[in-house]
Amino acid sequence: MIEVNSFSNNQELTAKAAQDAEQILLEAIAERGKARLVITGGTLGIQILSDLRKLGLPLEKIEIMVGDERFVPLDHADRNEYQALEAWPELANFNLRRFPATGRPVDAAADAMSRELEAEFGGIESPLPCFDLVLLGMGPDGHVASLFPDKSHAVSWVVAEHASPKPPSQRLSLSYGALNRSRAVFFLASGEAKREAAQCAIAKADCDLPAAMVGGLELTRWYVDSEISRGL
Ligand SMILES: O=C(O)[C@H](O)[C@@H](O)[C@H](O)[C@H](O)COP(=O)(O)O
Repeated sequence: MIEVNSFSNNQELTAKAAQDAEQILLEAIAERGKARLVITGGTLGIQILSDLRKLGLPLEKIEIMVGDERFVPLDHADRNEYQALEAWPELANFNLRRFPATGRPVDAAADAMSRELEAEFGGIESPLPCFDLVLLGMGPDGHVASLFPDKSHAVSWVVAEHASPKPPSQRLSLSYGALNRSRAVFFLASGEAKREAAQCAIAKADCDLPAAMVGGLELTRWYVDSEISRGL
C-alpha cells in the first residue's frame, strides 16, 4: 500500500516530510539505540536536509549515507555529499558515510563500496532491513537515486552508472536490492514535468519505471504537490 501526501508548495512538502522523518528516526533510536538514514541529491532531496537540520536531531545516534553519488572529485560542487554538507554542515562531524570519489575507475569504486557494505550488512540478497528510512527524489523520467530507466545492473550493494542521462554522466548508486532494505521509503517529487512518471509509480501495478521498483518493507510514502496529485 502506497501512501500519498499532497502539499501546495515545496516548502510545506519538505517541512512535513522532515517532521515525519524525525518521528521514524526517533522511534528507531528508541527501539534499537540508533537510526540509519539514507539521503539523496536533487532539489527536494537537498532542501529537506535544511528542514531536518532545524529539528536538532541527535546526530550522534544516526548513521547517514547518501544513496547515490555523482562520480566527480571529492571537493566537486556536483557531489551530492558536497551539497548535503552545505545544507547541513554539522553532518561532517558525525556518522556520514561517503561514496568513493574519482581516482579509480567507476566500476572499481562500486565494487569497493559494495564490499564495504557487505562486510557491514551481509549479503545483498538477505531480506533483513538495514536502513530505517530512505529519502528519494525522482526525475521526470522516473529515475531514483542514480538508477535510470532501461538499465540493467549486477546484483550488488552498489552499482555504477556510466552514461547517466542527467549530468554528470558517471555515478554510483545503491542498487534496487539495497534501497529496498529500508523499513520506510519517502519519495519527494513536485511539478508537472514529473506527473506522468509519479502517477505511473504510484498507481499503475505494471509500471516499470525505477521509482516503481523501490518501496519500504513497512512504509512507502510519496510527498507530492498538487501538480502530481491532480487526477490520482
Ligand atoms: O544525484 C541526483 O541527481 C539524485 O540523487 C537524483 O535521483 C535526484 O533526486 C532526482 O534527479 C530528482 O532531482 P530534482 O529534484 O533536482 O529533479
